[in-house]
Amino acid sequence: MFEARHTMDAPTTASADKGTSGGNGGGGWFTPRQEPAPADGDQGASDGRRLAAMRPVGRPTTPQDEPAQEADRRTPPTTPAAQERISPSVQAPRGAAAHASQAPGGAAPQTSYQGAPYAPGRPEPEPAGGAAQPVSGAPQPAYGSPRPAYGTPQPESVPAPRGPERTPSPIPPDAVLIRRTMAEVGPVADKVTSYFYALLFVRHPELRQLFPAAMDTQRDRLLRALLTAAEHIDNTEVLVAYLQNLGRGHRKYGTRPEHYPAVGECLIGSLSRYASGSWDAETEAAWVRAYTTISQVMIDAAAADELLAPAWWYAEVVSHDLRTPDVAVVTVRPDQPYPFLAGQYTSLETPWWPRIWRHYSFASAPRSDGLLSFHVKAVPAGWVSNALVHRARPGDIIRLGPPAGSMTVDHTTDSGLLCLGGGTGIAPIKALVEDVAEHGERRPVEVFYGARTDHDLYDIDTMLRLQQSHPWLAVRPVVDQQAHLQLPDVVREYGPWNEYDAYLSGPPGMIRSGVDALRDIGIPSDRIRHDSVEELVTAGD
Ligand SMILES: NC(=O)C1=CN([C@@H]2O[C@H](COP(=O)(O)OP(=O)(O)OC[C@H]3O[C@@H](n4cnc5c(N)ncnc54)[C@H](O)[C@@H]3O)[C@@H](O)[C@H]2O)C=CC1
Repeated sequence: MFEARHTMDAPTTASADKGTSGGNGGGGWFTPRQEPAPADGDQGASDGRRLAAMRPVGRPTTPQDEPAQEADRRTPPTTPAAQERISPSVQAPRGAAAHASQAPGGAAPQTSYQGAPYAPGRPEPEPAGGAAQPVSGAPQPAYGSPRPAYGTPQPESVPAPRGPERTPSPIPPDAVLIRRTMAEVGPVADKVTSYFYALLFVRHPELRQLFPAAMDTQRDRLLRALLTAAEHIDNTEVLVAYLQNLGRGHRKYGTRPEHYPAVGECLIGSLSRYASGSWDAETEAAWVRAYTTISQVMIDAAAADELLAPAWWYAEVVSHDLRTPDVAVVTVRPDQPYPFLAGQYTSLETPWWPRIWRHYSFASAPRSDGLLSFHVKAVPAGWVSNALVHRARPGDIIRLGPPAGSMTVDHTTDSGLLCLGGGTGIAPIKALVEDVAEHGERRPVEVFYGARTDHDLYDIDTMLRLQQSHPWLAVRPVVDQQAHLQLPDVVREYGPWNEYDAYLSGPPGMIRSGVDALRDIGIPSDRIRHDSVEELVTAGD
């Protein structure tokens, strides 16, 4: 159960050198707070023009682009300088110009499918993003590389130094400017978030329906995702994979390319307001470039995915097994084949909380009958988890997003697997064990299964049965005895682990301390896998 992962929908799976920092230090992106909507005409009001040019590259303007144009009309550039800033990006080449869409958590027009008849042959979802967006097979733009855009003085326009004593000051790379903004807004992250969504919904009320009715724990997912991406703008490898996942994951919300300019406009509006101490034309240009790149990768990934997979799957609950008063094993049958890999997770929406999606790891390797299982623990104030544990019954219909995550087994090696599963984090570990078994490999697999009490080892019988069937598997339950003995500590007492790849799944604290412990005992970071801690941080629901 992966309830807690939160933020963008596309939690990344990380090797240990990524994703354990738990955020950017800004503190509070996940902390909901209600702020009054901003007064219109505020500083942010000029942002429409800044992002005016943010339109899907290579895509002709269509009536669907109207909302963005509307914003532009409402806030025309007031100065020649502003005019000038806009024009370059209008004509900028692919990758340099603007915008793409993001689409927030909107949800597909699903009103209420609760109680709807199970319909295996349901119509395909309306194509997201419009067919006009070509699928890009082209290389991704070079992140962080200088490119012409809006507001940024081009190298040729930088005045030459006049005397020998003057050295030309280098144009700061975008990443530096972006991180400077992030550092400034970090302490007021809540305000940035509130202002961003207020701007978005005031200026683009048509986008409100893409988000859940209650925007508390979920409301900053979009912004958080964008800021995370921007912060890593100079880390192409991580960023592209992350954004492609994010773009694919946003199809289920009903995100369309034409939504991206609106989001970009409000992003800049909010950042410029709360980073006013360091905000200048160069900074704005850096953000525009970053957002342009981010959104284009997302749009391209969504368009490519549209050719391959539905935006979401319906799935019928076929069994519901309450293992403890608050943990259930929920098994569902998707309405069409659902390809995934053991160790991955999906996003899940219940009919009781429309447009609220939570992440859950698959608790089994792919099965021949196509069924999928999840281990769900009802957490306090957890809407989705409580609904799944206490309300869901066979016959209920849920929706699933696409599979994600790379905490999967590398079948090209015969390294052992060292697995730490804490609480419901045992679910994907069980899937990994089944995967190894199905591949007929006899590589050693050592599972440490942690729980607070004996009673919380709700899946120990299954794990011990697997151990009986597979001589290469060892399962060690670890009950932490009021925190005297925590799961990661126990692993140190075994080993050596130098021939093992490590997999961690469980609460964020366990993953953090587990990664530390494993590094301490000499396992290199690139052999330690876990889902993004950032995604796990908020045990929302
Ligand atoms: N792919 C993944 O990483 C998955 C993660 N999860 C997450 O796992 C969590 C499970 O929650 P519960 O069952 O309530 O777990 P829990 O809070 O009962 O803890 C489970 C185990 O982790 C250990 N642990 C917890 N915090 C620790 C810390 N700071 N340092 C060291 N060890 C620690 C406990 O001692 C216990 O052995 C949820 O947050 C869920 O989102 C669930 C499924 C998959």
